[in-house]
Amino acid sequence: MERTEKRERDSLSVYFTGVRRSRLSAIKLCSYLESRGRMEDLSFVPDLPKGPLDVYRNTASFNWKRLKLALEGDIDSLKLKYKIWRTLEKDPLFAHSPVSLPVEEQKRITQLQLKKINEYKFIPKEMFNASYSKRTRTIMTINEAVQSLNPSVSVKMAIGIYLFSNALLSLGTERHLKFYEATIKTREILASFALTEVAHGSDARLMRTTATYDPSTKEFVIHTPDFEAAKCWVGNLGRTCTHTLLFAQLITPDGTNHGLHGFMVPIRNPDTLETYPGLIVGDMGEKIGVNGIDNGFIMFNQYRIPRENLLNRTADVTEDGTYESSFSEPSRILGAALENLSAGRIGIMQESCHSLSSAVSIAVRYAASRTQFGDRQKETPLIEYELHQWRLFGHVAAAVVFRLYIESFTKTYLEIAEKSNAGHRVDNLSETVSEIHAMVSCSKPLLTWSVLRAAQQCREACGGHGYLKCSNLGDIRSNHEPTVTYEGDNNVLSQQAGNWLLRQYEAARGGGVPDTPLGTLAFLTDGEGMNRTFSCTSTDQLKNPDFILSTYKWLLTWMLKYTHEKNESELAKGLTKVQARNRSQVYRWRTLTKVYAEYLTLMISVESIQRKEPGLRPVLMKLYCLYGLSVLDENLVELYQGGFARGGDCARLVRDAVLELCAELKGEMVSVVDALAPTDFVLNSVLGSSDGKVNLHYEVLYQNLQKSFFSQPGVFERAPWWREVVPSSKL
Ligand SMILES: Cc1cc2nc3c(=O)[nH]c(=O)nc-3n(C[C@H](O)[C@H](O)[C@H](O)COP(=O)(O)OP(=O)(O)OC[C@H]3O[C@@H](n4cnc5c(N)ncnc54)[C@H](O)[C@@H]3O)c2cc1C
Repeated sequence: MERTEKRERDSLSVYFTGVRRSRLSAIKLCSYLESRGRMEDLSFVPDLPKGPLDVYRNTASFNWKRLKLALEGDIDSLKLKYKIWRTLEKDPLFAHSPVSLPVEEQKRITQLQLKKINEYKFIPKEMFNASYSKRTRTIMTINEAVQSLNPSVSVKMAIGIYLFSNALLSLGTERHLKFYEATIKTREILASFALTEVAHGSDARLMRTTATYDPSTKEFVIHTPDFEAAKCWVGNLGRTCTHTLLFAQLITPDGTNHGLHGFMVPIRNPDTLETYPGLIVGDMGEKIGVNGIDNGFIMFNQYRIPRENLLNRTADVTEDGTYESSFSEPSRILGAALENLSAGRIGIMQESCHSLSSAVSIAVRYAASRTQFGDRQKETPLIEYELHQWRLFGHVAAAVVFRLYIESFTKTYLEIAEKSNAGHRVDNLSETVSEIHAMVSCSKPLLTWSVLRAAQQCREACGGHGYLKCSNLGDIRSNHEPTVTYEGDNNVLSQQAGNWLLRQYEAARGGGVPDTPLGTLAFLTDGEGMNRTFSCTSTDQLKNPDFILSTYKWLLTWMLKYTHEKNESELAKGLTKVQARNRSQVYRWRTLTKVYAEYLTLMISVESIQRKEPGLRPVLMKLYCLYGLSVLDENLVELYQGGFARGGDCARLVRDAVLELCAELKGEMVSVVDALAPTDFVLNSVLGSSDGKVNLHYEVLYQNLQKSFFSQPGVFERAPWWREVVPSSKL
């Protein structure tokens, strides 16, 4: 054994003889270690084609495949994604259409694609018996892989299969297990999730669909009093779902309303897709994006379902109509709540990271191959312009930092959910649930809004060609857009996170200890917060995680104080809690929750970077600092307003550091996006393919773009309606 290791060391030193300890040696070292079985074999990730992007690929200091693995966090997930992408690329059903298909056709194809994905059985059989966290992680990986290709299919799958089956496990009991099997294993059930009503979305308490228990038939009678109470926006309901998870006010025979409860409600005959009598179901029509999803509305007319269809883990109604609440097992109940509230939103954040990765990959590859201005013989690539770097690189840095954050956070979340679902003791479970809820409620807004802004910037950075459908930037942006609204409108969710933050601030301010088992606000009691002012004199002092994190602790503490003071002053005027909160939103509460989300992202991603292999840490740290300083730049007003900074130094040094980092990262960026990007088939962009042939300077100038122009249906034809528009006298 010792001898083998010595041989390895010797061969390594031979390897290094005569080779400069340079960028290239680091990259070759990775290939060498891979070939000796010392590192994971990444040959399943195809090499990139040679082309114009090589100019910038050759300047990278790291191996892009290693970075790809580091961002994925685990080789099995990466392998699964490539398996899915390779399989679907070979299947003509998943071929991309060069033109937007009619809405109904998009729905048909999306449903057929889902059926085909079910048949491919990407979830290995043994996974059904694996631990909750392993199983859920696999499901999330499949969802991410499919989302990069067709977001409508992944939304359909996420709502129709995963959200529903998770809800059956966490809200239902043994009697619902057969439905769980039929959803996740045999895929006979395709579900939907019906909460939103025409007149009430964010405020779920006032929803008016009722489920009244009738002891004479042992059934619940579901009823929609009027159109305002029709359930709407329900994904999969318009055309396809067989069941819905309905939230309705549960009313017992004595007339008592026990509030919103979940019910499993059959909607269509699975063999004919005909809706059952007693239901008015319709499709909502064309939307701005995700048109493969059949969002629908529904009205119930005294529609009866068996008593057993109540998801009864937390509360039940006996056969004779007595309401019973089973709060004897609070840890299970809270665990269920944790999962239901958070898992879907974590899924949205994972999907958002993938949309961002695709958008920045297209824009950076384009920037590296598109030239404008300069000498006729040697025009300048866009990526060389400082303005272009500043517009794009912060978003690339965000894509990397978000991936690291969400990957780590998902792991923590799944571990806690697994323990609590299995009935194991979780210390401070209720406090942990509240902290996770606050983290998710402000992170989902930060990520989804950031990705929306980035997608727009990437589109603009590709100029006119970015506006072509075949750039894929328009579809990425439009399909991502509703994430800021669904599963909790971003502004409303942020308010919930703010409630928790202010409660912890009040505890710390009164000399107590905040409830922060995950440690996200631990600094409130260790005195790190407010006792600092800006004193740096060089950008090097800023390009450092310690500076960024400690500044964020200051900023967060000050935002808590600033928001709390405003809220208290409104209460002192005699306003109710709700009124005071509403008067403290703008510039305070909302900024506070954004700053908290940025802090979480930075705090958790830096820990993740420290665990990555040494060869990747320098570039990851630069990306981290670029993200951290870019978001600090957005908070300069508060840093000055609160007295952390005075004079011009802070603003000047933050911005100088951002620009320096952009310049330092220029040679790395193409390889960073190679690590972020899915395969060319999945990326589906004429501007962003890995061969860089949007702009080959010589014989194949704009080859991919030309192919796209020339292959549009009817591209060279006279308009079929030409007769209608030419002067009739000439005909
Ligand atoms: C593509 C898509 C898919 C969807 N899928 C589903 C689904 O499958 N199932 C389902 O049940 N629902 C679904 N929804 C509905 C979605 O969950 C709701 O749209 C969302 O919860 C917001 O509710 P709302 O539309 O009624 O907006 P409202 O609650 O009316 O909010 C409108 C605006 O007012 C603001 N606002 C509201 N209250 C406050 C306040 N107190 N203070 C300040 N501002 C406030 C909000 O921020 C928002 O900007 C979907 C929506 C979309 C767009």
